[in-house]
Amino acid sequence: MRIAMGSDHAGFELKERLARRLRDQGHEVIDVGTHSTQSCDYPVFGEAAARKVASGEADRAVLVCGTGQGIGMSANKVAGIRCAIVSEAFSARLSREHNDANALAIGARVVGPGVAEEIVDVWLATDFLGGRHARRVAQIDRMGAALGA
Ligand SMILES: O=C[C@H](O)[C@H](O)[C@H](O)COP(=O)(O)O
Repeated sequence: MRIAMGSDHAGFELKERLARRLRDQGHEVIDVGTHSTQSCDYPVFGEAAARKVASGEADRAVLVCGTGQGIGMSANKVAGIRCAIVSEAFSARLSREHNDANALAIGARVVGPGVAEEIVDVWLATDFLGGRHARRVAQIDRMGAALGA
């Protein structure tokens, strides 16, 4: 899979760890930064990674900031992006099965690296169930198109 990855300074170390692991698993990682622990602003990287998915250059995005909240909110402003902000594997699985999430945001100050890895593994391995969920996801996307977000 082609996976866009982005973080701010708070998520940098976890992003690097997750990126190494994803590459070891055979995924292509498109790293939009940040590239150090120097303080920076998460919207820049949330948007950049989300745009890779929206344009079709990446299949999914994995994002990390301190809580996952800010970078996830930023990604969700990009049309066509459904970013799940997740701290455990159950929500990661359901965000795929029911919501067809195409971006995932994790908080490096919220979960440890082991839990983060579990979240990413489950999220990447789970398929969308379609059916009644497809109708609801289409409603989200129509809202996004109408409202420009
Ligand atoms: O949602 C925002 C993220 O958690 C940021 O990583 C956090 O706000 C950065 O905080 P600070 O600038 O105090 O490191």
